[in-house]
Amino acid sequence: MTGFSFETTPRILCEDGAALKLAEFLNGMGVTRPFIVTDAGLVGAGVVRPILDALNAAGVTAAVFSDVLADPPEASVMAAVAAARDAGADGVVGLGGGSSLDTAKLVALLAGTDQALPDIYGIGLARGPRLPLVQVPTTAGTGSEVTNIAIVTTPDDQKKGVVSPLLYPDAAILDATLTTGLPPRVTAMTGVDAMVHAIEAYTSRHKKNPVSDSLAVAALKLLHANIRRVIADGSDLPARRAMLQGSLLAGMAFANAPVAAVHALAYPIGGIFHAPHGLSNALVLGPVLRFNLPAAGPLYAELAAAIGLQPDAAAFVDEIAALTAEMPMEQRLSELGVEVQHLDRLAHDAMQVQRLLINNPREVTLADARALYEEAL
Ligand SMILES: NC(=O)c1ccc[n+]([C@@H]2O[C@H](COP(=O)([O-])OP(=O)(O)OC[C@H]3O[C@@H](n4cnc5c(N)ncnc54)[C@H](O)[C@@H]3O)[C@@H](O)[C@H]2O)c1
Ligand SMILES: [Fe+2]
Repeated sequence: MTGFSFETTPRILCEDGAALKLAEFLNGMGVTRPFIVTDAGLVGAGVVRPILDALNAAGVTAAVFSDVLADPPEASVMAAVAAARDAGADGVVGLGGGSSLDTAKLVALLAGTDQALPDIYGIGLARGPRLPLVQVPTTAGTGSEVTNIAIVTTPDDQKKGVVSPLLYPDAAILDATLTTGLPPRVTAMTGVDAMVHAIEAYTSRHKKNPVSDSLAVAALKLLHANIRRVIADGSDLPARRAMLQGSLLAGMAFANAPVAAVHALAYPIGGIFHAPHGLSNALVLGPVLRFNLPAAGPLYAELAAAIGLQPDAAAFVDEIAALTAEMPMEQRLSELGVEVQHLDRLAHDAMQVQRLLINNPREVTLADARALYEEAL
């Protein structure tokens, strides 16, 4: 690396109760007809109502789209875009996990243009303009509030990414009080996803840089020190705060130093077997870390030291595998219905995700990918 660039969301407010200040943000951005993108789970959990009440009290009337689907399918994203157009939205708020935030990004991008979603998969193809966009994450998490990516499930069960600088939101509001009701299973899956963002950013082959490295290390420290605490007691607000900040820092890191083989192998599991994103990552994490050891040893040793272990690569891999094994979620691909006969398709689909595989510290061949899935079976 001889030089680097770094981009992130320009404005971040991290404070308990901050979501109730949404109206101030929207007013400051000149948004008068906000369109809130969320899902039914968030409405049911009572996360949305207080925010709408605070907006109403401030004289802001928002349209709400609460039909976001997990790992958003194209049709669900386009339904949200149509609803935003119908509502005459002049700004978009994503409120929820990565599925809601990613849908909100694409609504803000597509509501005002005639570009079709399938035409903008890949890097740098979106034209814009996009509507003003504020993101309020409720999982910790994808870090989508500070990334330039939105992930969609295509009709043929692939997970494809829209990558564009236009997708960096204008502002992110982090309010840990929104996350205390997140169930243990979702807490575990999303927390492991955030840890993977930090690890893969730190070992990213081409674009890792001093800023992304600092963020990845700080993220991993926070996430590793607090993930067991939030599983043990979801109402532990300091630990929830630390997880949300860890997820933010990991997102900032991997937006600039992209993720690699764990994510490339996870996407087909999510696409074909509809496993949640964090779980898909967790199931292949141990095998991929062990596979990467010969190439990433010194970096894993640095990460071991960062989380308080001896600076030893194998110790790092063992600790991450042990931590994942403690999480309240499935531990083997076979528990999702994956069988030996599916491994060729999974490996084939993973090889399509070259956008990410090129960042892996060790080259992954088709045979390697199949062997990694087999190890995770
Ligand atoms: N854009 C990016 O940078 C990026 C990065 C990683 C993953 N992703 C994508 O993000 C999506 C996954 O997002 P996710 O893992 O955050 O899950 P999610 O958004 O799919 O949410 C999972 C479930 O948790 C519930 N939930 C969320 N917050 C809650 C809360 N505070 N209280 C109670 N329930 C709550 C939701 O209702 C939902 O049922 C995938 O599509 C993945 O590909 C995007
Ligand atoms: Fe991820």
